Amino acid sequence: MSKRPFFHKARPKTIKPKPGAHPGLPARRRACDLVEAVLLRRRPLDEALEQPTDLDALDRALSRKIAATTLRRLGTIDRLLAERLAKGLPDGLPRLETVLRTSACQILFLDVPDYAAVDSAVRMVENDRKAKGFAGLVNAVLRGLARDREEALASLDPLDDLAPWLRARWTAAYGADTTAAVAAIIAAEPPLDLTVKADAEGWAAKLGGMVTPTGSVRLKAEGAIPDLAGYADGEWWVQDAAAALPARLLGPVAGLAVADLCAAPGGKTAQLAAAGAHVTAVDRSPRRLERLSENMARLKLDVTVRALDALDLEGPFDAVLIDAPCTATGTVRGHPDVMHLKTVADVEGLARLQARLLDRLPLLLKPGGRAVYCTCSLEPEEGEAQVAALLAREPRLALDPIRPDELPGIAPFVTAEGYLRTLPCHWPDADPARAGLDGFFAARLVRVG
Ligand SMILES: C[S@@+](CC[C@H](N)C(=O)[O-])C[C@H]1O[C@@H](n2cnc3c(N)ncnc32)[C@H](O)[C@@H]1O
Repeated sequence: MSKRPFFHKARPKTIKPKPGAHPGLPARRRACDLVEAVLLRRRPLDEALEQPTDLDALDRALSRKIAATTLRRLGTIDRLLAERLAKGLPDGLPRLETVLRTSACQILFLDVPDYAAVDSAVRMVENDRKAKGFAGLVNAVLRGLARDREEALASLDPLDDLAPWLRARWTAAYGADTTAAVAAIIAAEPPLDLTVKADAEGWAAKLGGMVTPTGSVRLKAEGAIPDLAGYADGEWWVQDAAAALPARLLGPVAGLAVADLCAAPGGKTAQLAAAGAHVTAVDRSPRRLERLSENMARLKLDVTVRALDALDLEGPFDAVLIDAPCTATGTVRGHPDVMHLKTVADVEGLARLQARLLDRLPLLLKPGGRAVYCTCSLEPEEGEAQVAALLAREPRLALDPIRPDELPGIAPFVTAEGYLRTLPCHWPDADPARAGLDGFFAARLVRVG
């Protein structure tokens, strides 16, 4: 469930302390817990969000918003804090640093009152046995930041927020200008994209959204997703507009036996089943497959579910979709924890697993059968280089180039080789609620021997 009632600051606000009233404190405490789960305990944000909490829906939404925005804008936040902390922070007080980061995030980027951010920060520090001696410092730093906010916001460079390893890799792969454009897009929270079973225009009108050039419905989501019209009736599912493309590249699949490897939570499984395929959805995570089964039940779609390592699956199938496990660096906009958790070693390790999955294709596909391989990564090792290496070592597979005109709106994403490559900065728009999409790579292969 996602709530997004808070948007970026529009104008400066004054600090008006409210004696005795601290209703937002539990939400801010949880925001600190979430940020520390990612940065200190190296757990994915989605997993940390699943931890039980007594907070009501609005406070859960606020804590998620603070945590995600802190992780998204951490480079900027740390730079601005460092400018105000001439002596740095003492070692061994991680909560002090987290309180400063999440509170600076609220002051700079969220539409919450400054006094609420400052007062709750001071309270959290005062309640921390080791850090309480720094309450005065926290108060002064945050009030100073609130006072100087306009100047601070005028000096922002979204490139500051990119983790250095990603900035270096993306500059090498895509150039400095594209990397800057990607950074600008991922500085803001993404819109909410839906894949609808039918009548995209009708659902966009009903939900107050727009239809993307590729046929997804795009909303500026402000409420709980399950409360939106059509959710309970299974008329649509949440899926980034880029993630909605790979399954469609398999072409008409009605009546075909299709293996969806690495299927959970089932966005692409749902597309294939809704298109009439007999889908075998494979994933090695029973927990994630439970979510897939719940999703298929809501969507009234019938699929075969197999909890299995995809490397152990036996064929043959008419078609195969490999949505391979990857570093997910194309999804940083919606999953800013990825920047802080993934490393170059993950790129290398996952590329090895992807190669092993691809090597299974000749055994899984019937002769003439088609496969789509895709990843939500911007790293060439998980995309273009992966497929080029496969084609060089596997004579039983050939590339079936993607054509710019085969699906509406995909022409800007089709490369000279016939791959699909979306970048977060595709679909620029002055309104962040309409701009961008996840970074995806897809290639279509055919068994020729
Ligand atoms: C990118 S997610 C899949 C998203 C999904 N295709 C969708 O569209 O909703 C990758 C999935 O791969 C699964 N996975 C990772 N390694 C696997 C393996 N060796 N065999 C099967 N599933 C695997 C993970 O459990 C995870 O659910």
